[in-house]
Amino acid sequence: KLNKPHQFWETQPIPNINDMDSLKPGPIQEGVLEDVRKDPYNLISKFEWCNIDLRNDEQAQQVYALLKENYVEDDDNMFRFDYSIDFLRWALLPPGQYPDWIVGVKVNQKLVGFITGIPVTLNIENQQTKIKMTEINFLCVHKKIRANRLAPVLIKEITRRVHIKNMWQAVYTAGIVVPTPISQTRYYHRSLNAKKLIEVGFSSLSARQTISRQQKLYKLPEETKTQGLRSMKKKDVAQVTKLLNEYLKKFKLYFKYTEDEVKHWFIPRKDVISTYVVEKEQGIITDFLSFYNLPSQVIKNPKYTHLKAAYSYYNVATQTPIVQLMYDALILAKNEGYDVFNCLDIMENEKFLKELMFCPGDGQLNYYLYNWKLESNMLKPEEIGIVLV
Ligand SMILES: CN(C)Cc1n[nH]c2ccc(-c3ccc(F)cc3OCCn3ccnc3)cc12
Repeated sequence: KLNKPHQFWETQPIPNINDMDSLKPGPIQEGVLEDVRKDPYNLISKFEWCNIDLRNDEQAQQVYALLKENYVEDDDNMFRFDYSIDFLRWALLPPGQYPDWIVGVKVNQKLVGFITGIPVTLNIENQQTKIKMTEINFLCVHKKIRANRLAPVLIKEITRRVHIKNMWQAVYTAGIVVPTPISQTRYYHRSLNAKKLIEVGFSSLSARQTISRQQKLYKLPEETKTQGLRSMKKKDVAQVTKLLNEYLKKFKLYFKYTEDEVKHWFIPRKDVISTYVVEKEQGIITDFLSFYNLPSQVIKNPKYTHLKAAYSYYNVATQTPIVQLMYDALILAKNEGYDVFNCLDIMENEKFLKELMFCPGDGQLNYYLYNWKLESNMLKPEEIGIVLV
């Protein structure tokens, strides 16, 4: 029966529990280019494939509307991600992007399904192997046509379009558990606007707590502390690229960045990505912090329609203590108008979570690799060096 749990995932080159000791590290299936289907997978009648051009306002608006109404919600269905068009262009139009990796399914010109891939170079476990692969994201099926088994077809189709480019691995994340996570990370929240978080139901007060007590507890200074902290500019790209690529070698899973990619991912974009560098004497950059803007729609609340959330992106602290750097990140996010600052317990984040008063969230984010057996079955969150938006 198709709907047996994981009926689809058991057909995919992903280790299941009893493969853990038998599979050798590396690709699970060797890719053979001439065996790749040249034509798209069949769709149920009236459904059509289309490549979405996010530079086109109408098409971008259709993607925005589909995600706004039908994408990821929190476990209590109180909030739903509300990715902006500018954010989607940042996330999905990086250097080297392939137009047929932004995949839509339409019924009578209406977008009802979506899935995306972007090209990445991933370092896995040992520094030698750098693998050109895809980062899969934004899998979304309209609420009204779920259980049509459209998601497995979207996954198979984007897999085919990646295989055609002679790439055989993928990295992706999800809040749900399907076979088989390589790491299970947790997310944490730091209150910036205590009153609003309580009013939207994101935070709750215990018997002894009051709103004004909470506001005092989470209050931040206006000014940042780190000498030389300033917004990143184009002239910083070369130094930030060196700093980031060097720093990421600490982890077992991380991307290799070209200067072009650093320019794309870190040059500040209003309401999308904020990056601040620490410039010392003679213009030397010693640290940087970055966070991205991802509001969540408050599904029903009389007073607010959105929760303004900043998400920790990449932070490299080589001279500045990481607690101080991230304290400044909180101050900067508060000054930019955010209600909450979110981060995962990956990289070195657990070094500042407690001291900066982050609270654990109610769910987890699982990391996955497609067609790759790790040397170690699972990676600890602090061994993960990649952030997926
Ligand atoms: C990563 N990217 C693939 C989007 C994505 N998919 N599934 C998810 C599940 C959790 C998180 C997540 C990651 C970091 C974090 F600090 C809070 C998070 O979710 C809070 C719960 N929530 C969901 C919607 N609104 C609030 C992201 C995602």
